[in-house]
This record gives sequence, structure tokens and C-alpha cells, in this order.
Amino acid sequence: MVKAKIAVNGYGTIGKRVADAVQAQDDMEIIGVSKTKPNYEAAVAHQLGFDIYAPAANLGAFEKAGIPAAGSIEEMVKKSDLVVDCTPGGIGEENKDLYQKAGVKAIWQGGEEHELAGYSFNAIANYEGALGLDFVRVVSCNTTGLCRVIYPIDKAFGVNKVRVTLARRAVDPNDIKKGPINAIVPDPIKLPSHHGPDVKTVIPHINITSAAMKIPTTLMHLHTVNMELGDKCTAEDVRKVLGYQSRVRFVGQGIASTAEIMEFARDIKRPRNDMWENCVWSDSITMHEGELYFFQAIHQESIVVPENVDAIRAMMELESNGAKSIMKTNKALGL
Ligand SMILES: NC(=O)C1=CN([C@@H]2O[C@H](COP(=O)(O)OP(=O)(O)OC[C@H]3O[C@@H](n4cnc5c(N)ncnc54)[C@H](O)[C@@H]3O)[C@@H](O)[C@H]2O)C=CC1
Ligand SMILES: O=C(OP(=O)(O)O)[C@H](O)COP(=O)(O)O
Repeated sequence: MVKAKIAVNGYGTIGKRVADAVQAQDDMEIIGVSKTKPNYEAAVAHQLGFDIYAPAANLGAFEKAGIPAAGSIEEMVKKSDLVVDCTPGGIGEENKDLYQKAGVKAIWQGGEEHELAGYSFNAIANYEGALGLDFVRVVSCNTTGLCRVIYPIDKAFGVNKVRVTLARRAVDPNDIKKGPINAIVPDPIKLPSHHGPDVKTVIPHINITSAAMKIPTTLMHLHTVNMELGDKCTAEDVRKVLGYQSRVRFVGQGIASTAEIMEFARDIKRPRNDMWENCVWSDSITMHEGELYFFQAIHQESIVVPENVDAIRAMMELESNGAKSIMKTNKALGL
């Protein structure tokens, strides 16, 4: 089988995980990853066998540091069928011209605006609409986590309204530059946060509003979800619907915090402690006065990774059925 040639532009938190996830599939392969500087992450990428590309002006620095670079980012893009742009939010949009001129497809991440790609993606909600598209945005980690629960609950019972409050991890574990370290920050203060409107870019008919704050933790985000449902149902009915979702994991058995979820991910030997699934506290699923409530935790570093693989498969038309792609991705990752 001829594999789709995939480049990762921006080998950071998301990019390095997408690169490994693509390599694990049998219908696509990584032809290169980009690093701006020859730091430890570039050295590891080289050790893992990835061809490294860099901005043309920085190629000399790589040579000096003894980390071989295969060429410029422009060269990498030209060699690929599809680029997964994992550069920091707001930088990715600057690369659109480059991709268009090279005639390659591109996926951006949730840090970019919906309008940049024109199609916001979540595998269970709208895989089929991405078939053959040139540009797609995989929505942010929190938005992905929301779509994964709202979509099946809406299908089963109808959703009249969603209210969600998000406690957002302040920064990723490797980030030593930002905070807060001793504050809770309403973020943004002006409501709603981007998450509700972003869910609507994927599932337009959902009535949703969201508020978010940043808290001094690096491990995971935590959502308090409240939904008014169309049909009458019990907590057990909702548990059944979420229980069928391959990318939703129920947690319990003494797991009472995000810290214990991360420990669990280590114990089951997940690469980089990645928890690709939404973690829903099964005991928190409650119906009160006809409304649904539950808690879920979202591992921001990894939740969008399987979605990127499915988005590639849809755009490259490697599989026309979303459910089949999800199963294939999950199996290759060990999810
Ligand atoms: N970290 C997270 O929790 C999540 C991030 N996202 C989104 O994913 C995207 C990437 O975020 P992260 O991986 O966290 O960022 P990151 O900062 O960890 O990684 C970005 C990488 O891109 C490189 N880079 C910077 N400018 C570049 C350029 N002009 N050309 C090529 N490479 C360049 C950086 O050196 C770094 O290696 C953003 O849109 C973000 O909003 C989505 C879900 C979760
Ligand atoms: O996609 C994410 O969060 P978001 O869904 O709150 O935008 C990532 O955790 C990145 O968030 P950041 O912009 O706080 O680094």
C-alpha cells in the first residue's frame, strides 16, 4: 500500500505526539518534522529516526550543533501530501500561503481561528464532511472533549442547552515561562470563553455557553458539564450512551483527581502518560430536576492526537467511514 506522506510543522507538545501516532498507522507515514532550534527535542527527534527540517536561516545552527537537518521547511512541505501544522496558536495562519503554493493539504490546531481552514473537525461528530478537503482545523483540547460527549448525548436524547465551566490547566508540564502559580484567573473575563462557540463550529445546532478559568496546575483540564436534555432519561441511560464511546473512559476505583488519572496513565504504560480519552467520573453522572450533570477531565497534551490521525485519513480519502477510521486509529495507538 502506498502510504500518505505526512509532515509535522512544529515539533512541540502536540507535534511530537502526532508524529508518533502517524508512524503507528499502516496507511500514512512521517516524511519529516520541523524544529526551529537544535535543542534537546530536535536531538530526540533525530534519535527516533525522523528527518528534521528547519527554517532556511537556521540550518547552519543545526550543523554547528551536530544535529543533521534534511533541509528547509519549504523543502519538507513540497515533499509531503499533507502538513499537520502544530506551530503555536496564531503562527499557523502565517503558513497558509506556503501550503497553498506547494499544493499540499494542511491541518491546523485549535489555536487558530475556524475561518483559516473553513472546516472544524471532530472525528465522531463530522468525519465524513472532511472527506477530500484541503484544509481542516482540529478543534482545541477542551472543545474536542466537549464534542465527544455532547454529540452522542444529543443523538440519543436531544440536547436543549449546554452550560460548561472549565478549570483550565495553567500551562503544559514542560513550560517554565508562564503562570499563574498562586492565583485563579477568570480567563477570559468577558464571556463566553471560546469553547462554547467553538463547539458550534463542529455541531452548529447545539445551544451552548461556556465560562473558563486558569488554575495553578499543569496536568489536565477539568469540566463541570450541565445539560438540559430533550427526552426524559436517567443517569443510567446517560452512562450507557457514554459507555459505548471508545474515546470516553469512566474513572472511579479511587481515582478522585487529575493527579491520579495521570498516575493511572503511567501505570498502564501509556507513552508520555498520554490519556487520549475523555475521563468522565462515572459516579458524578447525575440527573437533577431533569438536568444532567457530570465532571470530566481532559489531558490537554494528547486528546487531539487521535483526532489529527482521523482528520488525515478523511482528507486523504484513505477511509470513507468515520467509525472505521476511529477504530483503526484506536487499535494502532493501543487505545
Ligand atoms: N498544548 C496543548 O495543551 C494543546 C495545544 N493545542 C494547539 O496546538 C497548537 C500547538 O500547540 P503546542 O504543541 O502546545 O505548542 P508548543 O509551543 O509546544 O509547540 C510548538 C512548536 O512549534 C515550533 N515553532 C514555533 N514557530 C514556528 C514556525 N514559525 N515554524 C515552525 N515551527 C515553529 C516551536 O519551536 C515548537 O516546537 C496550538 O494551536 C495550540 O493551541 C491544541 C490542544 C492542546
Ligand atoms: O487547546 C487548549 O486549550 P483550550 O481548549 O482551552 O483552548 C490547550 O490546552 C492550549 O491552551 P493554551 O492556549 O492555554 O496553551
